[in-house]
Amino acid sequence: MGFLEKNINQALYAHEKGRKNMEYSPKSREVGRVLSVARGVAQVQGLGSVRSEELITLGNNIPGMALDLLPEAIGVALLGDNTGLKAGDEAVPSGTVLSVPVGDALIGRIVDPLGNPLDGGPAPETFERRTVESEAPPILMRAPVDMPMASGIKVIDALIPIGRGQRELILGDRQTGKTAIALDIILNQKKGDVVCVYCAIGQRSSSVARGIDTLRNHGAMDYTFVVVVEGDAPSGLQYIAPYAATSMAEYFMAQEGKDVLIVYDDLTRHAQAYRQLSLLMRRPPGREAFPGDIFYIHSRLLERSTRLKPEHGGGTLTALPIVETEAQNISAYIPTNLISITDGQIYLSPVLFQKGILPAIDVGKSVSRVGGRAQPKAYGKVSGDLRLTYSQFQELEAFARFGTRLDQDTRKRIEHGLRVRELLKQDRLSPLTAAQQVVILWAVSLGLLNDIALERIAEVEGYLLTRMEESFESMSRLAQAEPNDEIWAELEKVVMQHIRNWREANAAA
Ligand SMILES: Nc1ncnc2c1ncn2[C@@H]1O[C@H](COP(=O)(O)OP(=O)(O)OP(=O)(O)O)[C@@H](O)[C@H]1O
Repeated sequence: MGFLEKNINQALYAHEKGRKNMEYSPKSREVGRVLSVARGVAQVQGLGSVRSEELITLGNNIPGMALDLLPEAIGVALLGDNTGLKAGDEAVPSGTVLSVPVGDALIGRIVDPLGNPLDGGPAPETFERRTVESEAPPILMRAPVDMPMASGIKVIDALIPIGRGQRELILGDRQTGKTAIALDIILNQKKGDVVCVYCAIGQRSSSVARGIDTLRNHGAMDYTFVVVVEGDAPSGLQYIAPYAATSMAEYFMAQEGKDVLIVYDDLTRHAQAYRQLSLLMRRPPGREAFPGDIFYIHSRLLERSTRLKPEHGGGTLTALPIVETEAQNISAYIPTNLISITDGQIYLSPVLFQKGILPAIDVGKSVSRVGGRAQPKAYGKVSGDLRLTYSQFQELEAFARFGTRLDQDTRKRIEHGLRVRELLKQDRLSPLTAAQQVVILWAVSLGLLNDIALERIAEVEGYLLTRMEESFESMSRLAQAEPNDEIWAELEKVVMQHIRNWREANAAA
């Protein structure tokens, strides 16, 4: 036998042996056909065993999610560009539900709801995936909210405090500063240990770019990542965006004692995307043409934010959903739904905005239902009366506008209220620590600023803060444990002295 012949025989023998070892088992694969395609939705026939929210690949690798399971056809929300997809194309179910990549590598990145990078960088190096939809933690795993999520904004921290694990709605007409507040709260976490997620849904690209610039320029991308889906993206992608961002956030919350803050900007656009999907799938429209389950889609999203008990890791997920109102109508369908789901709301008034009272927070219509317990003790002394005084002042001010003759006491209260309002004004990107806020608010609540001209209040505030930082060593103690009477007495003495000094210096000038 020649050398070549021997080799061929050996190869044939090996092939025959391998073939015998191989087991062939027939497997069936279900393949459906696209019936019709319309603006981000496809109807698919022939997929009898698909489950709700199963990932389906259509035509030329376009991902979709099964939303409507009807006997005659399946309604699929498309998660990619549907150009080229046509009736008759194949639809292949994946057997799994939609999931997104999660991991530490997300921090600092800008991604779409499927985790694809949008910042020009490589795909984030993640080693884990989490399903987009997941069960909210059960009640027995949840602990009460009692740690503050400092916003750095005086009017919020003093009068509408937010706690870690809370859901606080930010609502108001367009261009009233909703996004500005959310971004300021993210920026205020700079020195802390909170991971922040900004989820922009259906916003204009220019405003998203501005928001990202703000985060970048102030060093917030070191602890933040952004999930973006633009207004012209398929409705399905807009619909899954907040759930996907929450899954990415939950990865961090699951770590021992980690605090996470998520902003959904905004859920009005999210509801509109879902309405579009539902109408295209011919679901019966209800109030304002929204489908019947519109409340459920937002409640199951926001229920995922919580504070976990220490035995379950002790992590927290604080949610700041944003919703836009039209013509100050907070009793419209989506705003009322969200007000009833969340633990409070921050209402921004266009009237205050036009008057230049910024942030334009209407204290009377804003509330924090659980944050009070999380508020640092030092605020107790100052913010208790402040809300009442301020609300009374607003009523008196409305009366005074009719030209009513006012008695001495009423006039005094109005003057005091005007100074409180002046002091609650705050520029963007200028957060204050809890101790700084307490000093300022305490000075105004004692009436120490009542004889200072309104237009000079901001100047006195700046002066007082600079001097206090230099001279008052209890400043840092103020924000921590409950300050004792001795500290308050010392504070009063020092504050009064500084205000006297300011007056003397200005009288001399
Ligand atoms: N405290 C503030 N001080 C000064 N300017 C502010 C303040 N808050 C908001 N603004 C300005 O008001 C404008 C509107 O703010 P922003 O975009 O946050 O409003 P919005 O309600 O989120 O708007 P949209 O309806 O477009 O989402 C911006 O130009 C912002 O810089």
